[in-house]
Amino acid sequence: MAKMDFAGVLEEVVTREEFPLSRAQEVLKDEVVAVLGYGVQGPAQALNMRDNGIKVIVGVTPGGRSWNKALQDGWVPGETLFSMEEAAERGTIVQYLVSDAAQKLTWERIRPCLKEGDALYFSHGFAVVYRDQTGVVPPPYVDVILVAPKGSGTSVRANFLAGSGINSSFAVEQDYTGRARERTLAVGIAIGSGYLFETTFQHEVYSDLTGERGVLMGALAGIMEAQYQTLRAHGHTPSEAFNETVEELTQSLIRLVAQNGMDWMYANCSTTAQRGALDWRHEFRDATLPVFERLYQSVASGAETRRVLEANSQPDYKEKLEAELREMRESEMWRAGALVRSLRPENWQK
Ligand SMILES: NC(=O)c1ccc[n+]([C@@H]2O[C@H](COP(=O)([O-])OP(=O)(O)OC[C@H]3O[C@@H](n4cnc5c(N)ncnc54)[C@H](O)[C@@H]3O)[C@@H](O)[C@H]2O)c1
Ligand SMILES: CC(C)(O)[C@@H](O)C(=O)O
Ligand SMILES: [Mg+2]
Ligand SMILES: [Mg+2]
Repeated sequence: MAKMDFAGVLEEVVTREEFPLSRAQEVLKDEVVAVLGYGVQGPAQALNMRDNGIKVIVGVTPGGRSWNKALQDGWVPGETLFSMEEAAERGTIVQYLVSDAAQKLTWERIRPCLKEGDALYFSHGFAVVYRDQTGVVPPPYVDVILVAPKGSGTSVRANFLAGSGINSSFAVEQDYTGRARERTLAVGIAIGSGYLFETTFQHEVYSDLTGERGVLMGALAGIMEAQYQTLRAHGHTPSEAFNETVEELTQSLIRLVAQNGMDWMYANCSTTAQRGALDWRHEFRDATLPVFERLYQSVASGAETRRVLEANSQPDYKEKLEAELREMRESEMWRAGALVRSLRPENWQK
């Protein structure tokens, strides 16, 4: 592992240079990777590994939506596509990529399929860390490993196809075979990670639940809504409010942040903007700091997990989530956004 200095903190990271795909293929040459679940992460990881020459099979409920999606992606029933139990029996590395709530619901069916020396793989620390709530207690005779891509599965696949990658964290919770670490790194590279950084199951789940409820999704949507509402309340048009809140961010400024950091984005805006943003940044940080602290406590106490398990274990959880997304989509702000997107030169009159 390469030791790197992240702004004064030394961290070990694994790059593709020191753990090339050829090494991953060698480590995995006698393994069958069974991907259970074919929602968002399942297809991305399964297809990337298949394209990288790894033996992969998929396990989902026969005849269901995920089964049909897997068929469309070229998985063949009886050869590379099975029920979850049969795939788990056949696999030597079992990737548990059903939803976190479904990991609780299906665990008693999957546990007996694990054989001595198998690796049980997660892309989230959720099931294992909150085992008191999920009941997912892996048997002592398997490796328990994690690779968690820090991005949507949609990007894991898209970046792979574009020759890029999404960074992932990795962790070993239980090393039965003595090979847990190399298996983890091999799968991490095989699914197309950019670089891999080490974590623990607990740090992964605490940071991930905080990040997605915070800046990445929850805070992002919330702060955008607040600014949009403020502008609208003061008589600005939907076009102006949306452009000034979302479109400029996604089409211009966040791209500059991605390229070269926050100060670079600031430096490429007017000195007027810089002066104001440098002042107001502190106020926004201080206003939200207590909210982030409360969020972290809610994650650490298991309250967020309880909420997820209760809501997403109901038979109609998908319809309920979709209803809330529809409400968001049909709000004035995001309806205005749809029109603004359609007016982008590349979308215009398509
Ligand atoms: N979505 C992402 O991009 C992403 C990113 C990083 C990590 N993860 C983690 O990866 C894992 C999979 O997440 P996902 O978002 O791909 O899941 P998902 O919600 O897309 O569901 C995946 C699969 O679970 C199946 N499933 C749902 N309920 C089931 C049940 N009761 N019985 C059997 N199968 C059931 C679905 O049919 C689907 O095939 C989770 O641990 C998640 O936290 C996801
Ligand atoms: C893509 C995310 C938000 O990073 C992931 O954590 C998830 O749960 O989907
Ligand atoms: Mg997550
Ligand atoms: Mg995440």
